[in-house]
Amino acid sequence: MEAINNVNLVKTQSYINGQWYASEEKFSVSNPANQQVIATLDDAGCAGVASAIAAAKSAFKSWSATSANERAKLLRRWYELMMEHQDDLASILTQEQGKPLAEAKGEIAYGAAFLEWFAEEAKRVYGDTIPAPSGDKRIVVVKQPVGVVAAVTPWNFPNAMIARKAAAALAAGCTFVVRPAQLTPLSALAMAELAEQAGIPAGVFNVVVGEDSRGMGKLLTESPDVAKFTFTGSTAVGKQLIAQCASTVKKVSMELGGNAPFIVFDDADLDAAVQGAIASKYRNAGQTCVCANRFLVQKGVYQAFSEKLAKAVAELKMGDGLAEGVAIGPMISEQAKHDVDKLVKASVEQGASVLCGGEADAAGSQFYQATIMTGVTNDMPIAKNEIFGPVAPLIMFDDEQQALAMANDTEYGLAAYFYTRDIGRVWRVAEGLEYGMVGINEGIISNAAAPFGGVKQSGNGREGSHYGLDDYTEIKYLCMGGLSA
Ligand SMILES: NC(=O)C1=CN([C@@H]2O[C@H](COP(=O)(O)OP(=O)(O)OC[C@H]3O[C@@H](n4cnc5c(N)ncnc54)[C@H](OP(=O)(O)O)[C@@H]3O)[C@@H](O)[C@H]2O)C=CC1
Ligand SMILES: O=C(O)[C@H](O)CS(=O)(=O)O
Repeated sequence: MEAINNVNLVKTQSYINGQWYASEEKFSVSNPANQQVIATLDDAGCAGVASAIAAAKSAFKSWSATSANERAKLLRRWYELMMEHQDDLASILTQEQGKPLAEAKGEIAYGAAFLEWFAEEAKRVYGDTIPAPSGDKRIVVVKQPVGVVAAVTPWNFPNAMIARKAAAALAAGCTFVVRPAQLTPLSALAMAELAEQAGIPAGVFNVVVGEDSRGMGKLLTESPDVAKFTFTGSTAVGKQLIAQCASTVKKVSMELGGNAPFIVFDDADLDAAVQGAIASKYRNAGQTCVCANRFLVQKGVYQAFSEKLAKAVAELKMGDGLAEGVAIGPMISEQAKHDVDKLVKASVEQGASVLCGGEADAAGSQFYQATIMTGVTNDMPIAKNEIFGPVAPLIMFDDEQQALAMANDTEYGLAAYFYTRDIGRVWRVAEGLEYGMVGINEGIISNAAAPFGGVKQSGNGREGSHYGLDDYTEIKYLCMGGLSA
């Protein structure tokens, strides 16, 4: 690995019960920018998962009994260490995932912000008292940690997707086992090293790495010792994991796929809309679940918006994320690049045009050009599927009603965006969109203070914000009787 100051952050073994876990089985991780192997890791497999669950179960008793103040202090220290090591963590992230270094630094700060946020929220897990139906009783509600939490996380945010889940779980008093995606395990293990340095006790935060996603996932979802399962990834895999969790009736939260509409009305500030579109569409090479997936543009500004967007896209430099000035890195795999190209070509066959891009890029075998398509309709493959790539399909609409109908015509319901300066329309459209999150004249909506999550087949549960703790606590009702004198 290049460009790392503190090599102690590069770990190649799972972190289980406060120990680095050796195994004979190996797997390797490559840099998506050039396919060079950057690390060979021990594959902990299902045996590692079983050990981690046992460790988390045994640590739960003491961790759940620590004071909120103590948990807050440790989370805060973990946050500080992440920020102290932001540059190295970002460099590891870029080399295993591909996103430009500036974006990777942003992800580390974003992930760390959840540790800071939940360090504070740990102290606010309030209960309730409820007036009882008779004078000799009192009703008290307390919140308790659910128990052992298991997580499976994706490759697109190798740090933040773990931080967002673990911070809430640990703050609530739960212990945690995560299996990160096999393509990006190094960021997860670097977080484990810093958790240990922060003083998080053995067994509270465990990271198990390996290639057997199906087998390891089965154990995490079916173990009776796991009380809650949390997943970020595709809707197809999410559905399968929910079904597996049914056997032990686990609490589940799911952050799944999206098909975000980005609506530009005739009265929008077009320069602001283009700026929002660039941020929303092209960061992480289009590989985020909240990336704008379809641009619905009103007839009167369609031409002007497409010209301005094309001008802005032409300035995006593509290349290795470690190189200066790069705005778009590689796709996560060659397969991902082919999948995006297939959607583009299939839509061209159905009548769409390519305004710019539309091909694999010469920068390397996993690069796809920043692309804009015009003449797209809402029923074309590029509009119906989650693209997860740097392609902006532009669809023309006539009026507000049609835009809303098109925007909601999908099984997904994660994020939506729209640009307008009409206050009445702001409320009508915001309320009419069937989505968990709506950006209004804004292309970047994620932060630790906000409830992140979707409706319909984009999942359930909310991460971040004060709502983010709810998924990790159980409500217990205490009925106190016999109080009459
Ligand atoms: N909501 C989001 O942020 C994300 C959405 N996606 C969507 O999914 C598409 C495909 O990406 P992909 O990486 O294949 O997404 P997946 O849903 O397959 O992968 C996400 C995570 O689930 C794991 N996983 C996969 N299959 C299983 C299984 N049967 N049991 C347990 N864990 C499993 C993966 O592990 P491993 O990688 O080691 O196999 C990874 O850790 C993308 O193009 C995008 O549309 C993808 C990632 C994130
Ligand atoms: O899942 C998330 O938190 C977001 O996709 C992060 S971002 O893309 O909005 O930065």
